[in-house]
Amino acid sequence: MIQLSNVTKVFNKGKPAEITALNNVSVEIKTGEFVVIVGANGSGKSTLLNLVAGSVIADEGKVLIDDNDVTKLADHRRSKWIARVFQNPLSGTAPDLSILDNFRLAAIRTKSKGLSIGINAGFKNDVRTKIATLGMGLENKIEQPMGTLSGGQRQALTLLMSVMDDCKVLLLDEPTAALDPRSAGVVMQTADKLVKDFALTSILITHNLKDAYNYGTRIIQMGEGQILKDIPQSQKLQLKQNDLFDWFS
Ligand SMILES: Nc1ncnc2c1ncn2[C@@H]1O[C@H](COP(=O)(O)OP(=O)(O)OP(=O)(O)O)[C@@H](O)[C@H]1O
Repeated sequence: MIQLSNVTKVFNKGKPAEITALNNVSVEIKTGEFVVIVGANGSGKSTLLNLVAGSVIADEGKVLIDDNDVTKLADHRRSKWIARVFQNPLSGTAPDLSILDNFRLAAIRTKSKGLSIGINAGFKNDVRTKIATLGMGLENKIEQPMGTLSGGQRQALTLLMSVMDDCKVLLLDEPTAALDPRSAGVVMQTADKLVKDFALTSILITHNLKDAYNYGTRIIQMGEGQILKDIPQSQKLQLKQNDLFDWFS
């Protein structure tokens, strides 16, 4: 569960460029919920995600993950719980390394115990099996450099790598913004599948209202650092896609 209680974040405090990115926001996201956040540019969506990830620290209020108070905890100290996928498909993987080596790196990064991880045949088979679940045929290309794959393929693998360990929370910051519509579709379906398979608590930020409509169990609209609308699953099912467009008109 993710809990934000009365969280405020002000950037450039006391300077002419002072901006209240989040203004006394409270929200509770239950374990296994998949929340989609929409909102105009500058409405505070990324700041909210950054507060959960720990790359931004709140000025006021509390942030809890599974009842652990992480309000002041640096991002690297909560990274074991949190997987994060960004807009740029190039940012999550090393292009010159093979797919397999990228998975080895991910395993080494997240498992504190073993540098031995990833050198045995079991690991290789495990990676192959996991990649096969994407249905993209990439399990036969695991010795190929990551840089030879398309943006959509890389983003799907980044997603898979990020949830391979014991993470509980998946943060998706416009993961399809840089992709063509077909690849974007594949990545969104992959994300949706992984969220369900691993029962992850997830937050997706998107400007794509079709994705906001089609994915997730709850939808939040932000505006000027506050939550304007918070639509639970039961009401989301009643929504029509045009209703979402009307929010922005
Ligand atoms: N590190 C920072 N330093 C100064 N101002 C910031 C910083 N991060 C965000 N802001 C400001 O805080 C406000 C909220 O930004 P945020 O990135 O959270 O919005 P957003 O809803 O994610 O926008 P977008 O849809 O454009 O990505 C904006 O006015 C932004 O310029």
